[in-house]
Amino acid sequence: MSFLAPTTSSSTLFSESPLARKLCAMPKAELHMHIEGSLEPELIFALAERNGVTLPYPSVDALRDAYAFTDLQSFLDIYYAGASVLLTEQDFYDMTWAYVERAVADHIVHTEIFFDPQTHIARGVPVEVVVNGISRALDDAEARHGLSSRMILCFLRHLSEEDAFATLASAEACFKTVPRLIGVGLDSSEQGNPPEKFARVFARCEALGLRRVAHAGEEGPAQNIRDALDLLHAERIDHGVTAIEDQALLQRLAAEKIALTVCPLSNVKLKVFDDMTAHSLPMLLDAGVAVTLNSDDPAYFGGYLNTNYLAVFEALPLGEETGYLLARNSLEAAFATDEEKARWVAQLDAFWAQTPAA
Ligand code: HPA
Ligand SMILES: [Zn+2]
Repeated sequence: MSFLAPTTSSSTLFSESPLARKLCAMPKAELHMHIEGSLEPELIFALAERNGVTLPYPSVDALRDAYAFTDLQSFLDIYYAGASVLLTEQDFYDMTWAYVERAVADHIVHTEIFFDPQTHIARGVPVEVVVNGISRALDDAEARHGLSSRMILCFLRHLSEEDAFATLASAEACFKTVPRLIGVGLDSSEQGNPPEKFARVFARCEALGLRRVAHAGEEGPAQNIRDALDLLHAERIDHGVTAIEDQALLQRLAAEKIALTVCPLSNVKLKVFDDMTAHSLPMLLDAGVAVTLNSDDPAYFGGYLNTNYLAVFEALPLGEETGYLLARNSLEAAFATDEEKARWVAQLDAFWAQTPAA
C-alpha cells in the first residue's frame, strides 16, 4: 500500500465531476463535422501506405506536430494535404466508420456530416466514390448502433462559382439516389470569398429542394452572416461567432430561430478567440440565439464532441441547464422529421429526469 498522496487529486478534475458525466452521457446531435477533418494522423499514414501516397511528413508524430495553426488558412493547407490519401470507396468508408465509433461513444444520436467533394474530384476521385463510401458506413452505423445521420455536400468557397456549378451537376444523380444526402454547405476560406459569390449556385440548390447551410462569421464579419441568410437562404449558420458585433443581427437570429453551429475547440485552435474564457458563446446564449456545440474537425482541433462540451463548461460559467439547452437546440435544429426530433427530445428529457442533478 502506498501512503504517497497523488500529485493531482482526481476529485478536482472537471472531467470527473457529476456535471461532466451528465454532459457526456446526454443524448445529443452533431450538426457541424467535416468528415475529412476526422482523419486521425494514424489513419492518414495507414491510408497513405495502402494507396502508395507519399506524405510530406516522415511520421505520425511529425504530422501531429505540424498542427500548430495560426489561422483558418494555415489549418486548411494541412487539412487538404491530409485528405489527399483518400482514393477508394473503402477509404471513405473506413474514415467514416472511425468517426461513427467516436460519435456513438459520445452519445450522439444524430449526426450531419459535411464532405468536400471538390478536393477529391480534383485528384480524379469521382463524387460517387466519395458519397457511396461515406453513406455505406452511415448505413452500417444506423443498422448496428441506431445512429441517425444525414450528409451535406460543401462547396469550397476559394474555388470558382463555375466549379461549384460543375460539382453540383456531377452530384445530381447522388442527390436523387442517396436519401440521406439532403443538402449543401459552404466552407473553406471565408476571407475574400463572401456569400454573394455563391448566390446563384445556392438558388439552384434551393430550386432542387436541397437544405442549405453556410460557414459565416467564423473569421469574417457579421455582414457575412446576414448575407448567408439573405443571399444564400441558409437555414443554419456554421460558426456565426462574430454575430456579437451586431446587436440587431443577434435579435434577428433569435427571433427567426436560426441555429448557430458553434465549434469551440476549433475557434480557439484557429485563434478566433485567445482562449476559451474569451469565447462569445455566453453572449450568444444571453441574446437567446439557438446555439449548438460541434467538433468541426475533431482530429485536428483536439477532440470530438464531448471534449468540446467539457472544454466549454470547464472554462465558462455555465450551469447544468445550459447543457440541456445546448443538447436540445442540437436536436431541434437537425434536418430531420418532426417525429424524429420529438423522439430524440423525449429521450433527452427522460435522461434528464433520471439523472441526478450535477
Ligand atoms: O472550420 C472550417 N472553416 C472553414 N472551412 C473548413 N473546412 C473544414 N473545416 C473548416
Ligand atoms: Zn467547419
